[in-house]
Amino acid sequence: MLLLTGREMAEFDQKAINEYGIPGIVLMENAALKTFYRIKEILGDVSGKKIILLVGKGNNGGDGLALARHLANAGAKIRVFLLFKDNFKGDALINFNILKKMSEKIYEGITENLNLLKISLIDADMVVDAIYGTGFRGALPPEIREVVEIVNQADVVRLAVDIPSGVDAGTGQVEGVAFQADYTVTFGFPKVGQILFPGRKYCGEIYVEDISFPEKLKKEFYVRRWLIEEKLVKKILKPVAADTHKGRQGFGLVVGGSRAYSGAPLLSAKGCLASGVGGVYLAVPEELFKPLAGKVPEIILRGVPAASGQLAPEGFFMLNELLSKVKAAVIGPGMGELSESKEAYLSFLENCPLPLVIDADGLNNLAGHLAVLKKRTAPTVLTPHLGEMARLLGISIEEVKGRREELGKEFAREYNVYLVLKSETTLIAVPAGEVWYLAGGNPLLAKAGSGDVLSGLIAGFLTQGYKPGEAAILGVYFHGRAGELALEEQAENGFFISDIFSYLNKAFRTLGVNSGKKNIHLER
Ligand SMILES: NC(=O)C1=CN([C@@H]2O[C@H](COP(=O)(O)OP(=O)(O)OC[C@H]3O[C@@H](n4cnc5c(N)ncnc54)[C@H](O)[C@@H]3O)[C@@H](O)[C@H]2O)[C@@H](O)CC1
Ligand SMILES: [K+]
Repeated sequence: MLLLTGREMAEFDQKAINEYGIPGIVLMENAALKTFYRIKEILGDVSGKKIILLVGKGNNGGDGLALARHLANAGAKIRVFLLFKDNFKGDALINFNILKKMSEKIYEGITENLNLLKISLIDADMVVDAIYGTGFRGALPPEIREVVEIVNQADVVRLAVDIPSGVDAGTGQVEGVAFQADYTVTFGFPKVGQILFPGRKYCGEIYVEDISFPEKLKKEFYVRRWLIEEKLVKKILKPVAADTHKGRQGFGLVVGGSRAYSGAPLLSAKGCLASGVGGVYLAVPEELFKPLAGKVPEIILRGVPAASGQLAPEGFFMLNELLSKVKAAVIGPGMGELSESKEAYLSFLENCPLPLVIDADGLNNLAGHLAVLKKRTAPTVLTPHLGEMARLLGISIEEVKGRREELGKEFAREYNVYLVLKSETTLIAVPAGEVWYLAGGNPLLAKAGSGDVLSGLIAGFLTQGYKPGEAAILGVYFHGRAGELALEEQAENGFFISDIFSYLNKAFRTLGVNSGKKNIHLER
């Protein structure tokens, strides 16, 4: 599904209105009705329920006024607080004039009604935030901020119309205070600011509702940014053939490890196996051979020459032998800061003719030598977290965080790579300029080893012949999905990343990607 900023949403609205002739008031009515149905689901019967509506002067306020009408018609006891004294305009004005004739419980102005609001909150069933929507930027004006703070402290169910007031729909930024919603009902598309933190945590449960935007317009719209969702993954994923064999599934390769880090390459190799490959080679400095041998019997372990507990230059040359046996590789997990072998490493990257995932120390060793990426002939996937990305670009983490999409797109295009920029909301940027986000935010996965599993998964999908963008999407999705499934059964604290594999298996199972093998039933 497309993922839009506030500005893009406004452009989309205008296209629906001006080019397709859908009157704005129709969209507003649909938005109000869809919100009304959600509220009925949340509260059950709304008749007799005390619902406070906070209404702003723009179209978000207009949605709130139309919603108030539906709630009143259904028997709810509404109280509508108009947070502005300016006159409404356009569609919001039409809804205001209707509501004025229907209800006396409309209170104009904040300061004079603040006490009434406080008293109303004592036994209210719900507060609806229709103050600001996608048109909001910056910080809440002080008088609105006060209202929002009061409401946030009240013991009441809070629902935001379109987006919580105070959250920037384009960036998720909150300057100081925002409405803390339990539920957000948003229209047409999810918004970038709803999946990026801190905005994400102000939204509560998010419901994306169709308000009759034309499908054709959705397809034509110029934005190339999507949310990774199950539907997309199902489209990409090819079922495993019932007559497949290990050679057809393919063999992957993981290169990494050092005296200091022996677990990381192992987790990456397990990730690769978990993706469904026929088998995986794991190449580590030879002194790790003994400690790792037999830890995971399915992994084909190879020790290569080492120097100071890291891969030696000859080690990198020896990898070429393995390359003929595999279809894709991941390089970097636990590899350490290569000192003597940096040149050999960079030359390996340049000349490796296979799809390659560069992860962890593989990225740290690449900083300052990015031009190597441009010389590669096969696809390259990079999987930095925000810190690694900052190191690659030589800028601060804060800057990467704030400009992640712009920087990610530029980087992918400039270096012709598929960039998986990991954070609580992971972003994928591809050379053609398209962008995907995973609405994650699962602390269970925020642990050492988690990224190693992800890079292994992506390399595993590359091994099976998926295109690099597809492999990145599949890896990121299944990694996140496994985390969600784990969270249904596990506490965030005390969870071991090694336990993610059973949940990965569940994630595949629930998506129905098994071959669907049929049995032969013999006469008994
Ligand atoms: N026709 C449309 O465009 C539709 C709009 N809809 C609703 O309309 C909303 C967008 O409406 P608007 O564009 O009127 O804007 P909003 O209702 O989000 O905001 C109202 C006004 O607040 C002002 N504002 C922004 N930041 C501010 C700040 N920091 N301090 C003080 N004032 C600030 C803006 O200039 C804007 O005029 C959507 O979120 C959605 O709820 C829906 O009704 C569907 C159709
Ligand atoms: K709102």
